[in-house]
Amino acid sequence: MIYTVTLNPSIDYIVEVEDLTLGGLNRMKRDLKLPGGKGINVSRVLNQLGVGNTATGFLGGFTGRYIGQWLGEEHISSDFVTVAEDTRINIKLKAAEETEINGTGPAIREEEAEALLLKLEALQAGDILVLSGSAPPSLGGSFYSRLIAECKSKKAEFVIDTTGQALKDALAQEPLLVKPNHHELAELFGVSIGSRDEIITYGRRLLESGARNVLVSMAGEGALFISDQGVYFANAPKGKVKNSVGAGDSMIAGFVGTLSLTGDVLEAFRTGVASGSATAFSDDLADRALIEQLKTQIQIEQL
Ligand SMILES: Nc1ncnc2c1ncn2[C@@H]1O[C@H](COP(=O)(O)OP(=O)(O)OP(=O)(O)O)[C@@H](O)[C@H]1O
Ligand SMILES: O=P(O)(O)OC[C@@]1(O)O[C@H](CO)[C@@H](O)[C@@H]1O
Repeated sequence: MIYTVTLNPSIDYIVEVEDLTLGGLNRMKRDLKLPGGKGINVSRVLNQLGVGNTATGFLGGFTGRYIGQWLGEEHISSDFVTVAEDTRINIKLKAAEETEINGTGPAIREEEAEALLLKLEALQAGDILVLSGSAPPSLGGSFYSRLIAECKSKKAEFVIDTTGQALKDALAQEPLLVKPNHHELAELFGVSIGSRDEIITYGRRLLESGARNVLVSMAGEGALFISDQGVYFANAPKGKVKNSVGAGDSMIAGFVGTLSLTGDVLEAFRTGVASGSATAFSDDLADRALIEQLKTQIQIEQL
């Protein structure tokens, strides 16, 4: 079974304006409210791919109920801890450029945090736990480490998609997959990265630090896959970008879902790239038909 954990879900409020006037009244051309948070996005795309999974994390208030109801309507199994404060609303502003304003998230009480750890006691050997996104500050910096320790004690695998120290700390615990984009990779090592060779150099360092599979996404420039098996490049399919929010999460879903079904890392890589691009070319997240269609446009090259 795959479990996704979203410590800090959100309603993504996607707002489109024609021309943004800072300091003035702007009227929306279009708006859309979607359930968000990285793990929840992974769950929704896994579901599209027909891969059973359970979404967990913290949900609270009217915003949390909105997300829970949406997942229910999509028949996604969910098992969240209900928290006292409202789940955040993140603003995704689309004008000439895309601007994101993400909330801090609710304060999580000690007993709520403990309740999530208790839920992970259900993990079994062979399960995969996908840990995605930021943690609300009240949880403290080491909460992911506690979840990973619980996961390892049950001999389950984990994937981690977060940034900074929490990601660095997780590497020694041998994550099944990490997926920084090339900017996050540079930030992680405190360097600026210009070329593909440099991306490979730093991607390999993630392997040396413990990660078992590394995906480095480069938006419309495609992606690199680095493992003990070698280094591979996949092109990104061409299309009209509508909404790139969640493209990275979709890529993780495509990779992990396919790997769990087939055990074939290159097929997983192909589906990951197709899933990311299918989301970039959609208003909401990727759907299965578009993922399948885009898979045919992807060439994988060993470097
Ligand atoms: N403009 C684009 N054209 C085609 N494919 C894209 C585009 N942007 C993203 N993708 C697809 O999605 C994958 C992940 O995108 P990206 O590198 O932007 O990840 P990310 O920064 O983690 O995304 P996000 O934070 O927006 O969820 C890419 O490898 C690619 O397959
Ligand atoms: O603030 P975080 O947890 O880092 O990111 C949250 C978020 O930006 O990530 C998803 C896209 O990847 C969105 O659904 C959501 O709003």
